[in-house]
Amino acid sequence: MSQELSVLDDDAPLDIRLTEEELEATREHIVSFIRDVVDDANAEGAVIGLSGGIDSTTTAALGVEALGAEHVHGLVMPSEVNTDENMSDAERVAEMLDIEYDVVDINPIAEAFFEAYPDATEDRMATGNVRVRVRGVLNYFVANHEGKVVLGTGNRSEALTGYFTKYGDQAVDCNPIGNLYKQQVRQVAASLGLPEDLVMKTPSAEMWLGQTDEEEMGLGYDTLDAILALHVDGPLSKGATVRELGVSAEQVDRVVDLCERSAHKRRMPPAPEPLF
Ligand SMILES: Nc1ncnc2c1ncn2[C@@H]1O[C@H](COP(=O)(O)OP(=O)(O)OC[C@H]2O[C@@H]([n+]3cccc(C(=O)O)c3)[C@H](O)[C@@H]2O)[C@@H](O)[C@H]1O
Ligand SMILES: Nc1ncnc2c1ncn2[C@@H]1O[C@H](COP(=O)(O)OP(=O)(O)OP(=O)(O)O)[C@@H](O)[C@H]1O
Ligand SMILES: [Mg+2]
Repeated sequence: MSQELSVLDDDAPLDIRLTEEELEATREHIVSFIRDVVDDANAEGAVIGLSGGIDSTTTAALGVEALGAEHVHGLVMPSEVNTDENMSDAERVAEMLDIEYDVVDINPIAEAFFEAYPDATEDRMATGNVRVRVRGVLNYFVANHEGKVVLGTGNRSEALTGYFTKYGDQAVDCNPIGNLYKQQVRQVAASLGLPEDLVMKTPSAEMWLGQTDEEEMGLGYDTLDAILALHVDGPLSKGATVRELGVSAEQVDRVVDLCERSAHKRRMPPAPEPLF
């Protein structure tokens, strides 16, 4: 599994890598998108959860460019399964961007859920999702109080594969980087001059200790993004994708399966057709 998520990997399929001109246009497009969302909502600015990961770091930096540092409020929300390194990176980002931020320990809140329903406390997915949803509640607590919107940090690779918690980190008002594949997020981050250690950090949802996206999904982001871009979003057949990328048919099937199984997360909750 590739941990070499190089931003400027010469082997990456050309379809995914943005040119310098495209990067500049993408940044401007996202900045103006954030401004429009905040203006349309008549909001005072934006709230964002800061994890020390590249998605929130990039989104926060673009938010500051769009709104000014004084209109962006960061929330760093550690729990027992977050590393100190990531949480101090999150604070470093807030300080680097010069935005207001609070550190809110979510352990007692999550514990209240676990005590209320002890049967599920050994289930790392269910408990991890509780922590993710608690963060969503806190984001909206602050957004309601300050007349702000919640900036989401979801990217296209996560959205298509359903790699997010339903009504957890998905519970946001907009996703500024939502149409960028993960590798493109890295490119945008690098082009913004964000610190290299953050740009190249191994992605993790931090739902349990030691979790990494790539291990859980069973695919590296370089492979995942290429299959998404060429096959799921793109015109290539499964066979052509296998030949073009040198991946296995099983890898393509795995990606398609992730996308299909998560369709329910990308839809409004369905209701039966009205009878009358
Ligand atoms: N076909 C269907 N139609 C309608 N609803 C359906 C459904 N199948 C499941 N569901 C519902 O969806 C629930 C499962 O979805 P969900 O609660 O999201 O849970 P689930 O998809 O099982 O887990 C979340 C996944 O997202 C990853 N994640 C989460 C948060 C952040 C990040 C990150 O990258 O930072 C990644 C996490 O590592 C894990 O792989 C089920 O309990 C059920 O309620
Ligand atoms: N401990 C945390 N404190 C505050 N916000 C968090 C925390 N953990 C996750 N989040 C929020 O949930 C979002 C989703 O997490 P995700 O891991 O997908 O993104 P990331 O950490 O920014 O980047 P990466 O995917 O590379 O780890 C984060 O971008 C952030 O907004
Ligand atoms: Mg993360």
